[in-house]
Amino acid sequence: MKYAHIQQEAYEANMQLPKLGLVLFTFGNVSAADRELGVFAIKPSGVPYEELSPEKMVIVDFDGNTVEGSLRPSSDTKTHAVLYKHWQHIGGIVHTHSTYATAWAQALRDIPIFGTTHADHNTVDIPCAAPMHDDMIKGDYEYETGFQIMNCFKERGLTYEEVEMVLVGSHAPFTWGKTAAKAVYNSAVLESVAHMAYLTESIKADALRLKDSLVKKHYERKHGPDSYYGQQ
Ligand SMILES: O=C(CO)[C@@H](O)[C@@H](O)COP(=O)(O)O
Repeated sequence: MKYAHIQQEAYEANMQLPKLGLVLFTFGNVSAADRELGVFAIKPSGVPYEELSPEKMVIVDFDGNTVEGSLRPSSDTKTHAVLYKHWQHIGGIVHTHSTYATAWAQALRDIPIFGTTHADHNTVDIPCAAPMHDDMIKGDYEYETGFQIMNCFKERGLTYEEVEMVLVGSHAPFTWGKTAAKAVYNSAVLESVAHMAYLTESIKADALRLKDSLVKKHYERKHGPDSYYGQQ
């Protein structure tokens, strides 16, 4: 019962992914953390969403070690663990293979700001982290993916509090937030913005980005004065 609160939070968040059309079969996973206990609850690997229950959520520490649970944690568990360990203010992480966000990740492209829908949520192009390649996979793929995401943000001067989403090149998106519910919200927003951007470019290949002045005006209308952080 010690972890029932984050198992319930993780379960409810995971069940939103199929409802929002963000996953197929057993793709994707959500975790919810208790930072005081230094653990998170995560979806078990390969279990269909319709067979999930709060009790099946596996409890893992921030080094990726299973603390409680008989099922194997998600294959992306170490990516979640790396991000919880190094990004102190996140309480929930989502990984999906949602169609349009994954297509931009496979194309190794950032998602440009073409309009105010994007600007409502991010004042920068949604970053695509470089794909993993052989000489990067020292430990294991999932562990290195977490560092790949953090290195991308460091190189671009982005903070994980401002931008709560990333594409991992040749793989798929990860999103996060203070809660698992916010991370799920960010995954749904990312997929919608990725779809709109794809359609925008298919209608007008040389579509122009929204001007920074308009991005600033629009973002601050929703997030308050001086909240704009701009393109790096
Ligand atoms: O990213 C991947 C596979 O590339 C995983 O998210 C997906 O297959 C779900 O795996 P898990 O069932 O969480 O182990």
